Amino acid sequence: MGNACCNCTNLGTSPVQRKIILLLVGLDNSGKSTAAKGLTGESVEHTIPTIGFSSIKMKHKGFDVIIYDLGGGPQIRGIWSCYFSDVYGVIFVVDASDENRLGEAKVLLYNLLANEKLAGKPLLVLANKQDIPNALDEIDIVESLSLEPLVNQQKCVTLVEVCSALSPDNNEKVDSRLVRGYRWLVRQVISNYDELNRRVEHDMKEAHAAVLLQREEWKKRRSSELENKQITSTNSVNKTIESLPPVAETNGYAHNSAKFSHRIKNQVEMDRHKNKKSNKVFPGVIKDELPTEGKANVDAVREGGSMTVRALTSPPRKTQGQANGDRSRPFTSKSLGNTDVKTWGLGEELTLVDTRSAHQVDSPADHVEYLTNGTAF
Ligand SMILES: Nc1nc2c(ncn2[C@@H]2O[C@H](COP(=O)(O)OP(=O)(O)OP(=O)(O)O)[C@@H](O)[C@H]2O)c(=O)[nH]1
Ligand SMILES: [Mg+2]
Repeated sequence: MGNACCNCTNLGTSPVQRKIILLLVGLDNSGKSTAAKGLTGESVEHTIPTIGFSSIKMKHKGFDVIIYDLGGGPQIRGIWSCYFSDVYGVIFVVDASDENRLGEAKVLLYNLLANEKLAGKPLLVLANKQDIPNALDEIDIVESLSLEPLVNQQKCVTLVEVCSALSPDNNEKVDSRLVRGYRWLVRQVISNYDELNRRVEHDMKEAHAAVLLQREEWKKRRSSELENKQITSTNSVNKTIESLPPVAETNGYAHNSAKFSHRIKNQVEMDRHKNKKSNKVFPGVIKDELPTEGKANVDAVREGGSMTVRALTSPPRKTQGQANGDRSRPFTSKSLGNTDVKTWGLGEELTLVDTRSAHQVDSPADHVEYLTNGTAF
């Protein structure tokens, strides 16, 4: 995601739009998605909790403004930091009617601004739900969040704006205080655009390099794990051979050890398949990852066939009596033709199950090209 320079032109015709990305965060149920919808002019009547991430796009003068609306639930907050490098400013939404959760909101905001990728970036705090009786005003919110020392310490230029994202006064389509706050934030970014843009580009490059490094390390670890597995399985075949009756009892194969061990290996292989009931299970590898979605190339599945891909939360555990079974808990699963695959666990072991027992997929690792950077949605 590069950011274009304002003086460049696109094929000499229209000027390239500059981009401003804003982070919209806060506790779950604070009204982030309602505020985002209000800003775009969408109906704010029905919102559901955001599971993961959604983005909205708007225009402001010569800029494309993209708002990353992130789910505020405790299990989703873990992914927030993946987006910090990209953003030019932050909108933090507080439910001003819910005093019980202000302490939690304060800790959250403190941790956000302490992050080096966000410190120093402009901040808009929306004290939302002002339509609810006894909602705290901006002075109370500043105090409850201990905002002043925090933003001074992190050098964030800040505005606190009260608003009601759901039911604005005067039957306006969107609360004008919300729009005022948003415009203030965009103006702040624009007034310091060059510096913020340099910082974003630098941080994004760094984040990208870190992902590549992580991926390389993971691939190395994975291939050495696979090598070890190979050695273990060869050893187990050799042990089976060693434990067989003396050569004299094996009719006809006594003097042909190569043929003999071939027969034993086949036997081991046949037993393995017998134990697998109807499905054949092949351990596979996630070979690559993409930020949000990827494609699985499953050419090996024959026409009319189907394949289920499962990403596992943990490496397969084998217990006694389940010699060939994969006993891991699936993270998620999806049936595939040659289709897109979404939201797989990064770095997780993958098992491909050919649901038609009659057909075999030779090596699943060869057939899965991309999988996603997993986010536990
Ligand atoms: N009374 C009132 N309710 C609001 C206001 N803004 C949002 N709500 C309601 O609060 C609830 C949560 O709103 P959302 O916008 O989904 O909250 P969110 O912060 O996006 O929540 P997550 O996506 O779970 O993080 C919904 O029922 C909204 O209708 C407001 O200004 N006043
Ligand atoms: Mg939401």
